[in-house]
Amino acid sequence: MPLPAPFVERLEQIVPAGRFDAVLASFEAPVSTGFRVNTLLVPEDETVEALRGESVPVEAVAGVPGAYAVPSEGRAALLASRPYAEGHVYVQNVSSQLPPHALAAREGDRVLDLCAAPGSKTGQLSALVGAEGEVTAVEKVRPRFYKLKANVYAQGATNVLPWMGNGAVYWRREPEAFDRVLVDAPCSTEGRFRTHDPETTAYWSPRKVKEMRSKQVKLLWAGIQALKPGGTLVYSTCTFSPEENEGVVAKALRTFGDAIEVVDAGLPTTGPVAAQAVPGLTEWRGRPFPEAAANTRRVLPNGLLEGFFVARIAKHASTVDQNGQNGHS
Ligand SMILES: C[S@@+](CC[C@H](N)C(=O)[O-])C[C@H]1O[C@@H](n2cnc3c(N)ncnc32)[C@H](O)[C@@H]1O
Repeated sequence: MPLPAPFVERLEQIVPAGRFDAVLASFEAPVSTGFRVNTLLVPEDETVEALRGESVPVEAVAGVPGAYAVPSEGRAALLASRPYAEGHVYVQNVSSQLPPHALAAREGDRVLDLCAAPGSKTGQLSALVGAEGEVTAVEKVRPRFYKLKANVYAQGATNVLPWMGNGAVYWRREPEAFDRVLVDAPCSTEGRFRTHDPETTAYWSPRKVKEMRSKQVKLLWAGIQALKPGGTLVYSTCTFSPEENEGVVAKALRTFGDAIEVVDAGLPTTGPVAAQAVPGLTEWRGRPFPEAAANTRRVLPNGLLEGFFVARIAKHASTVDQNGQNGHS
C-alpha cells in the first residue's frame, strides 16, 4: 500500500534533502521492537539479566536511560519471555520514551500529563518523580481513560492521579500548580505510518492535519497555564507536519511573548537518537517561524526510531492574572 501522495510531497519539503530517501525507505523496512524496563516493579539489571538468560537478543540503546531494543526477529522471544509476562518489560518505541527524559522531572515534582492514555509516558514519569512526587494524568476519551487507569495500575505506579476530562480546561482547577507539564498531543500520527499496514494511513488527510492543529494549540495553551513560573513544559507529537509542530510552538510564542522561551529540546547528545535528530524548521512554505523554532528537534525515523517531534519550553513569568484567569488571549 503506497503512502498518500500529498503526504510524500510534503515530507520531501520537511526532511533535509540528503536524508529523504532513507526516511522514505524506513516506512517499509522491518523495525526493531523498543522497550523499557519497568523499574517501578524490578531493578533494571535483574530484568535485563533474566531476558538474556532466556536468550532474548537485548541491546541497550545508547544515550536513552532504561531503553532497549530487540531486532525484528527477536520480537517473538521478547513477547514470550517471563519478564514480559510479569510486566517487567514495557514495549514502547524508543522515540516515545524521549519526552519524559526531556522534561527532566525530578524526585518530588508535581507533574501534569495532559494527554495521558494509554499511559506509557505516565509510567515513566511516575518512576522519575518517585514516592514524594505525583503525576496528574488527564485523558478525555472515556475508553482510553479506563485503559490508562488499568495500565497505570499494571505498571505498579502508586503516585498517579488519573482525571477524565478535557485537558484544555484542567488548568482552571489548578492554575500554575505544576513543576513540569507534558503535552504529548493527539496528532495525525505520520511518524507511525507503515506501508504494509493500511490502517496506519487510513485516517490521514491535509484536513486532519488542520483539525489536529487546532486541538494542539488549545492543549499547549492550557499546559502553559497549568505550569508554575520557573517550570518546564515538553510538547511532543509523533508526526511530521510543521503545522502541528513548529507551527503550534510559534503560536504559543506569539500568545505568551517573553513569559515563555523555547529552549534546547534536551534530547540525547550521543547514540542513535543524536544521529537521527535534526533542528526544527524555521520556515514552512515561505512563512517564517520564530528563530527559536530551531531549538526544537525532529527525530527522523529509521529501523529503531519512529518519527517524533519534541519542543521544550521554559516558563519565566506568570501568564495567569490574580483571579486565576487567563492573562493572555
Ligand atoms: C498521543 S496520545 C498520548 C499518548 C500517551 N502520552 C502515552 O505515552 O501513552 C494523545 C492522547 O490524548 C487524548 N486526548 C485528545 N484530546 C484530548 C483533550 N482535549 N484532553 C485530554 N486528552 C485528550 C487522546 O485520546 C489520546 O489518548
